[in-house]
Amino acid sequence: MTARPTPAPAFPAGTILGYPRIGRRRELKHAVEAFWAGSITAAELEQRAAELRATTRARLAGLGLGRGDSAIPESFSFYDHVLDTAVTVGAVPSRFAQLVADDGSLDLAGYFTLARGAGDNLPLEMTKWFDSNYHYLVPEIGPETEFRLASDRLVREFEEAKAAGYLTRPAIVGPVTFLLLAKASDGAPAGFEPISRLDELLPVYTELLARLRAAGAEWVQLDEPGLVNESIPVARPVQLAALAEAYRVLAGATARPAIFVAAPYGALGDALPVLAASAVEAIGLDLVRGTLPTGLGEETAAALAAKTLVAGVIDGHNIWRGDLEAALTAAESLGALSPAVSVSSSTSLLHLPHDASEETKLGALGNWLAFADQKVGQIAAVAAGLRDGRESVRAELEAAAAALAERLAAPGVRDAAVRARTGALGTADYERGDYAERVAAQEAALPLPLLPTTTIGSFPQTPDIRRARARLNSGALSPAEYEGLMKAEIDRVVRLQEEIGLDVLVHGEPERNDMVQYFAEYLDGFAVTEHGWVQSYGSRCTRPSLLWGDVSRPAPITLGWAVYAQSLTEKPVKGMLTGPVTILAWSFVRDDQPLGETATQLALALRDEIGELEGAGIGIIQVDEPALRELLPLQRADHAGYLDWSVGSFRLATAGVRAETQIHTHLCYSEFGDVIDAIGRLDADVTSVEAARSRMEIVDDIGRSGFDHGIGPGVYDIHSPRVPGVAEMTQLLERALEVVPGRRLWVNPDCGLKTRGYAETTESLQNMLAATQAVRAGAAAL
Ligand SMILES: Nc1nc2c(c(=O)[nH]1)N[C@@H](CNc1ccc(C(=O)N[C@@H](CCC(=O)N[C@@H](CCC(=O)N[C@@H](CCC(=O)O)C(=O)O)C(=O)O)C(=O)O)cc1)CN2
Ligand code: MET
Ligand SMILES: [Zn+2]
Repeated sequence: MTARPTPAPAFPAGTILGYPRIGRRRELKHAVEAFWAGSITAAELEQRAAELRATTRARLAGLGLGRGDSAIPESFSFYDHVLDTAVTVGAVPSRFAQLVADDGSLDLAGYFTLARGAGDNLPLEMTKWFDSNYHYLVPEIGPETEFRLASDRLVREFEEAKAAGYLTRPAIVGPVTFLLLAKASDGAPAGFEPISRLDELLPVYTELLARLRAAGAEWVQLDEPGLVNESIPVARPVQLAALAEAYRVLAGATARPAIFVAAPYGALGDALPVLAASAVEAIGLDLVRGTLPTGLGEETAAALAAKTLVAGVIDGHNIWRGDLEAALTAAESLGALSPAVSVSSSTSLLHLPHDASEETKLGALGNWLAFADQKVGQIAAVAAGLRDGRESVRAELEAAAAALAERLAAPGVRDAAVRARTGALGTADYERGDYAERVAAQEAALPLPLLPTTTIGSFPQTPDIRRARARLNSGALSPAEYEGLMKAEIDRVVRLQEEIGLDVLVHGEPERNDMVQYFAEYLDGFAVTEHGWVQSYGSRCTRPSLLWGDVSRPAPITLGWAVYAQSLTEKPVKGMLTGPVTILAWSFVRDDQPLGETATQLALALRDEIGELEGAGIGIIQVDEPALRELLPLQRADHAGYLDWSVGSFRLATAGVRAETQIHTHLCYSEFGDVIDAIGRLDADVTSVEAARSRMEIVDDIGRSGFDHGIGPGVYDIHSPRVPGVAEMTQLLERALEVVPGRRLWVNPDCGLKTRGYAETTESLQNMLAATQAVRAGAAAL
């Protein structure tokens, strides 16, 4: 085995923690989905992925990262990097044991099965990755998990790069973060913590490091963002002890590359002295979300002075070109702690689209942006400035400053009419009036049965619908032809719902490419991209909108579709809008004013839309806020301030309607137990909430909280094609009725149906109706 090189090779002057892997034209998405559909083989998928990695390395070198100095990270993943880590260390849950070969490895099909499930074998749970919009798969670890080096993919990718003339830096989730993000496996005893398995996990990492060193790797990157996250439910002293032990062992190995521990998404706090005391060669600090460490003890200061400090000064979260000079200043400030300072992105660039220069329709806005490729250029500039002095990059600094000044002063960034309106708001604008009076008015206006049935809004987005939209965008369809096709789809969806017997109908949202982007396309203050795709999870991507200026609504957005759908039926059709918090959460948002101010502007635009829907005879209007929980700050101290503006913006959007107009909201993608009071404060007449996957646990929270408005806990999970049976939904409804009186209970699925197909949707909804009928009789008595 090749021993560790001494002294350690220099860390590259400029680097990134990771790069988007989906591909500039979503090549990976298309290849992976083709493999799932059986239209390409595993070998073809491997081939396409290798081509993508080769293109990425060449591009990064072209943008200024060194080919031969470990500056280019090896950060590819077919689906998710946390899943990759689990598969690398052999942590495959026992329900998937039949997929595992004798040597512990999984083939590609097996790997995807962990992510997507198979039959009754549920996939790994998915959850949000720190404060980004990326979702990772949660590893399951128990006393039974047998760790072993089960995949050499990282080694092979390093070798692949080397053969092409690149000395890259393999990147993998570090052992402490891997265990901190894992959950206890189903069979684990109560109180079991995955972190307790650290000692057995470390030899696998040691072996991997040795393999990488033997292959010629000079540096390896271990990501330890778990240490910056206050909300991880493992006692801090336990976390710190694990960190100390992990890097005592890994850095103590003789055959290994130099170790770079990166800590993106926040400040390391009391973990920094622990890392400093280890023998790792480089530490990466997020100086965008975190700050320059202060108050360090003498020992820590002395230890840090002997390491490379990697200044994460270019924001990996947002798309703004930003203040380059401030980034350089922040990087220089680390010079007080160590003579060896390098420059990097604050986080992986995974959260950004590839290349702003491909957006040709953005006008002046284009010059204010930095997507992943532009961020790499910025890092190269800051690294040069650090090495050769500020003057050497004067031109770049000034160009960035000029673009920033232009952005802040551009027409539309501050709109006097919008500001006059927000300035004139008073408390009455946020109040709907007495709930009991509303209930009475709505009962009179809307003849609904006990346990009304409804859906969350979208019906399947068929390939035909998407193709029609693509043809509209390319000019192959005229707007009138497109409108005709969407209306035909709405006809079908309304008829289907009537046949199934649902009580409150929806139009199905066929005209929406995405529940946020669709609104952004019609609002002033927003821009949308053509190619700005970002991975959300697995092969699923979004094009986050760019919220750059004051928001207003030049014309009605949803009104025509809603009125059309209502004209087709005697039953009420819900108007369907995305709420202010969710629009913010899933867009790239201006950073020159507090989010709360931007939310107020959005709320007013939505309020006008709601007013017009009501005026046109739409009696039920749903305002979706699936991201309400998601934007909750990591720090407890910040919760109240956030909930004030987020709840306030929802109320402002919805409080203008008459008592007889019924406001619905919908929440999903999170557990809402800890924001249940805030849900009450939304004061929506009816709230539908994801619940089936957690077997109605939310209902207990609702019972405890005193929540007393209408509630529709989802009775079936829409994330899989599985058709839920009548008996199982009947049981869930009975469970809900133990806590929620029948007159307040609504019946609906967990979320929208846009990712499903028609066959399973129809059958599932028929079963939902049958279950409702089975419990209605009993519920009447409650
Ligand atoms: N913005 C946003 N954020 C969110 C969510 C969300 O729904 N929206 N949900 C959460 C979970 N994340 C999700 C993210 C994406 C998708 C998803 O399904 N995305 C679609 C794309 C949706 C879209 O933008 N569709 C467009 C573009 C579709 C497309 O790819 N068209 C083809 C052409 C198709 C053809 O010719 O047949 C192309 O442009 O190449 C449209 O319908 O118009 C995908 O990856 O496939 C689902 C969940 C969290 N964050
Ligand atoms: C992610 S929440 C989705 C709500 C939207 N109305 C839909 O049904 O798709
Ligand atoms: Zn939802």
